[in-house]
Amino acid sequence: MSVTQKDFENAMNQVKLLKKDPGNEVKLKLYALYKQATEGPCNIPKPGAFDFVNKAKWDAWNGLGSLPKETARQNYVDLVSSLSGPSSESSSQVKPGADSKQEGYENLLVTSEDRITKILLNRPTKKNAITTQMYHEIMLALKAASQDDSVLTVLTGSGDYYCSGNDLTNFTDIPPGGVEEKAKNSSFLLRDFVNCFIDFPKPLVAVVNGPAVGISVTILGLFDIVYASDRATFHTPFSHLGQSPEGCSSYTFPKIMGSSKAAEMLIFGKKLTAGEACAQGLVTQVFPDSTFQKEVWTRLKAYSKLPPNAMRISKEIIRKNEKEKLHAVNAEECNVLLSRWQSDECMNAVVNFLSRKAKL
Ligand SMILES: CCCCCC/C=C/C(=O)SCCNC(=O)CCNC(=O)[C@H](O)C(C)(C)COP(=O)(O)OP(=O)(O)OC[C@H]1O[C@@H](n2cnc3c(N)ncnc32)[C@H](O)[C@@H]1OP(=O)(O)O
Repeated sequence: MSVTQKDFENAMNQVKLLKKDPGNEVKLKLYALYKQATEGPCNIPKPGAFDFVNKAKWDAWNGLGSLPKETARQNYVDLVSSLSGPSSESSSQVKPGADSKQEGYENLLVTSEDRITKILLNRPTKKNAITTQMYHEIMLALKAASQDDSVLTVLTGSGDYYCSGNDLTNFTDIPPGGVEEKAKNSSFLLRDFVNCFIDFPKPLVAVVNGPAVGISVTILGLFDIVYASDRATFHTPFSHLGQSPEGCSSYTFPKIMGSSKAAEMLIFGKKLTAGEACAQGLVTQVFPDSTFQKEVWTRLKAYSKLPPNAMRISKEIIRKNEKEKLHAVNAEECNVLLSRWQSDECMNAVVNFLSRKAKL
């Protein structure tokens, strides 16, 4: 029996709800079948050899030759149904509660000790670059930390880096709706992610154990305290990547360090040392790397003994007047990025990184 348009649309929706990433090969197949089912045989020019992502997509679609639209639609539905288990659910849901805190983190290590919840970015071989899944995991961990019985929450990194920012391979994971749909999804995800930091109710501390890049730097303006090792650096190379500031940094950075210092970081991508970041107010205090962990954790354990309600209420009153503004700034930054991510400047920068032609 042939599938209906409704079956096809249901399958498209199901793809968005897949719990597990099906991998690039399957995603290319889905893309090709979707294009064939909706537009027929490949009808666009072959992309250049260095345009890896579009070239892979073109190859997949072109490889379907003159497969009839109906067959492509059927194959698409069959493929999606083979991927979806009965318990598929939206991976964008943030599930609160203590139980979820103990499970389901692939690239985070979340622990609670001495009334401090520590969220450790645990992908050291990739310099703790944040994958799409990690954005969801961090949101989940923050939600759980806001409800557990800890009084302080710490974000830190494992290995030599604090975090190298957004995982640039996130941009290669193109859904059937193409680059525009990818940009929209990313923009929603980024907005939700940053909102979790804006709204986080307990004192939030960044323990910056090494270099920090991109979004891991910009959201520091939303933390209450930032302790850094003297090995740390702070780098927001948005222009190099054809992108624009996020994490509310277009508002918090000029406020923290003045507009010209903020411009040097956010427009020209000037990398700051930990000492410079401290002098400019982005970092609270710098510690020698050799004693960093010991000094910072001793300090945090002492703070964690302070009355929790007083700390929470003090944070609330410090941040209250800014919240609405921060949400508006976040929404606007995400909106600007929506078009940046579809620009040639951004796509070329990502392809250059992935083809090992460019590093920061
Ligand atoms: C939902 C979407 C929201 C998007 C929000 C917008 C966010 C924007 C940003 O965060 S912009 C910043 C993006 N980050 C970068 O551009 C950094 C890219 N990485 C580098 O330039 C370098 O890797 C480095 C300077 C961080 C470290 O250099 P080096 O010490 O020489 O190490 P390697 O390059 O060999 O790195 C080891 C390993 O990690 C992989 N890797 C590192 N960073 C990233 C990254 N950001 N994305 C993907 N992969 C990364 C690197 O490729 C190596 O992998 P390999 O061993 O080759 O498999």
